[in-house]
Amino acid sequence: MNASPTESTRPQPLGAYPAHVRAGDFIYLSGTSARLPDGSIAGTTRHADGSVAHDIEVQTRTVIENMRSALAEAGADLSHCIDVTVFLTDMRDFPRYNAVYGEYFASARAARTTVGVRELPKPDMIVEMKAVAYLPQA
Ligand SMILES: O=C(O)C/C=C/C(=O)C(=O)O
Repeated sequence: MNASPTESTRPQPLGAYPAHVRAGDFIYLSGTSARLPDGSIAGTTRHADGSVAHDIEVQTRTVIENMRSALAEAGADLSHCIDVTVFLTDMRDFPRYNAVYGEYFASARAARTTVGVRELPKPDMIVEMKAVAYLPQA
């Protein structure tokens, strides 16, 4: 698996919301995409003929690494996730997204819901996730 982006290299939120919020023993992660710090979206290839290709496996991996980075800022990691919601712009991507997801959440401790959506905040985003983690305060 790739190394997680650090706090300084992780993309900053697009609007007036934090990447994560702690409420008691719970940490809520905002919607997270495959956006990179330079504003581009991982897994996006622009061809000379003007066509654009999106790679669901690369985007899924980048989303989870961005989530992992946000969790680390809150002192948590993916194993603390108890509920993950996944938004796909094309449900035909489900098998390939699901395989990458399984690499990171092999123990399957977190509940998960995957929904199809018409679009996400940027045209090149094809997957976004939000999550709730449980980490009792020390
Ligand atoms: O952080 C991202 O790249 C995903 C963006 C999410 C939003 O802008 C939002 O849900 O409002």
